[in-house]
Amino acid sequence: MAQVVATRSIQSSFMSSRSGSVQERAEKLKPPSFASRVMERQAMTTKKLTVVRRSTRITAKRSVRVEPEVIPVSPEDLPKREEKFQQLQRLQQLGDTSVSMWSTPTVRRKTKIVCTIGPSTNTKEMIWKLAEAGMNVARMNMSHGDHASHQKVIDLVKEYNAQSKDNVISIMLDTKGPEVRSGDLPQPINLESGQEFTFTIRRGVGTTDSVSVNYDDFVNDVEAGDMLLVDGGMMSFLVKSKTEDSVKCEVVDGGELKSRRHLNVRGKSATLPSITEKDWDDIKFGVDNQVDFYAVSFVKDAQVVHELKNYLKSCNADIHVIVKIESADSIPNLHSIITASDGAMVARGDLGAELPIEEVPLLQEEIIRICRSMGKAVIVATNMLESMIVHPTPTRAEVSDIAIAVREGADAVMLSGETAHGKFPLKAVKVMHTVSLRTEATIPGGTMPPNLGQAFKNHMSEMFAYHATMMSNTLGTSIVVFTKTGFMAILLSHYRPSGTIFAFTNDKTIQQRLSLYQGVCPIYMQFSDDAEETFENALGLLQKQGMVKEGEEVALVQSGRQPIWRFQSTHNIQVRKV
Ligand SMILES: Nc1ncnc2c1ncn2[C@@H]1O[C@H](COP(=O)(O)OP(=O)(O)OP(=O)(O)O)[C@@H](O)[C@H]1O
Ligand SMILES: CC(=O)C(=O)O
Repeated sequence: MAQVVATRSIQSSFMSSRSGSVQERAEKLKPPSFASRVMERQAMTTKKLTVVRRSTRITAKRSVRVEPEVIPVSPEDLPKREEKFQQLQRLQQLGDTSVSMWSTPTVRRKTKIVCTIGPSTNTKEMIWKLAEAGMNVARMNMSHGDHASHQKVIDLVKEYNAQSKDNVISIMLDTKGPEVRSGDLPQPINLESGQEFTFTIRRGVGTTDSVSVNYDDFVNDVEAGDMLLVDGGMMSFLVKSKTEDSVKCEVVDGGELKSRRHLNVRGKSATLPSITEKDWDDIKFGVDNQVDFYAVSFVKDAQVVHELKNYLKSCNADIHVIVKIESADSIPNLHSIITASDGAMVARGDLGAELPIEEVPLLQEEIIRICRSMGKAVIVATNMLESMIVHPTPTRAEVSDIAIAVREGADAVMLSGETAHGKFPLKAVKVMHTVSLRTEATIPGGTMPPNLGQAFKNHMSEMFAYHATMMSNTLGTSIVVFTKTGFMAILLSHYRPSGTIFAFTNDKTIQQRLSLYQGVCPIYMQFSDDAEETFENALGLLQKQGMVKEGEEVALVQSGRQPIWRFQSTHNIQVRKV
């Protein structure tokens, strides 16, 4: 049976004049090895705490005995110090010397894995195997396949979710967007550096020296001196001259040109709307099938995000919008685009074609930083394990690339061709899983990214997410949260606590959506009218599934926008023993 092990009023501990200054008392809360960045935030935290409204109760309950002071390790916990010390030593052996003494090693992967489903993986057997290997989000690229083939994938993922006890996969529909592609060729053609080649807006051309382009304004958009890139730079062409319907080029980097290849003009975005007619049709298909996310290609400004959100509202569709940052035009508008959306994808393929390739890592870091500061989801995509499309093992550079994305704080890393048409889709997921897990074990627990929570600074939930994170990091526990909208689970995720966030929800749509978020383990459960009964059921379920052990402590958080079993102004954090 779940046991309440701690009850304390943090508010009175911090605010009572008898017990020293806020600074001194806050100092006592810090385990010795807390990273300096957390300490730097202290001033901020303190400020927030002094403005707590009198009506707001912040409680942490202890039934065994109520202590006048909050101290990191309570007397009855002393025998556990040896065990904690051994845990610390194990962590140090893993190379992590900076985590708090009270932290426990991370055993559950936090960074989520997005898999693109294609010919290699669109069967029941493969979707089940991908899910068991670690896929958290199934992505459908609407540039390929048709509604019938995507429908089959959606149905299979939903079938998997319906029968799975402890795992759930989100569905992401990635729009084709205003892609410019070359036309069909009877067979691939070999192009040599220095030779002439023509792109034309005339339909149906496919010879050894000329091919159609699917976009009529192509001739207007390019100028002599522009560089055309095929498949993100696999081949490149220098524009020499143009006529009314054709663009004459010199091949710079040659190779094999196949049918329907992606074309970019270096430094320029096509003057096409971000959401094309085909995209609206695909978006409607997503509404009909209740997908969880749209990944919107080639977003250039916030207006298009508002337009899509208004459309979704008019359909009463609760689908989140992830903007793909891949267009040169999007860069000056990054803040407003991300503000309007629910998250962003660093779509490095097109980004590295429209902009100089050396900008990609810098933009990746910047986009992750912006998303993190606004509390939005962020996905790093493209070429992550590219060599595994044909080889069973990754390059060392690819492994480092995953580790960098994990360290930078991405919610998710994405596989494209590796799982869509690669030879080793399951191995690719396993590599991503292992590399993410290993990297996460070296990320210090207890540090807080600067600026985090700016988007929520006026909401009490932010302070509770912050303190629940501090508390669970200090004690080395997981967090248990109950949510109807997903809001509190997402907020906790953005503070990146060391332990897993077990997010219980009574809504299957929310459960599916939460699969994308870093550190969140979403669990569907019917809520009863009685809070205590629901808490016990939740902890019982975690124990039954082997997610927590008997005797383990968890931090249980009751906060967020929509109160469940509490008054609007009452927020709680409890520490409970399973
Ligand atoms: N649903 C699908 N049906 C058939 N082939 C697919 C499907 N999805 C992906 N593929 C294949 O997998 C490859 C890699 O997928 P990816 O999603 O990266 O597409 P892409 O066209 O290469 O790039 P982008 O993401 O810019 O659209 C595609 O080029 C295509 O050959
Ligand atoms: C994912 C994607 O669309 C890109 O990298 O361009």
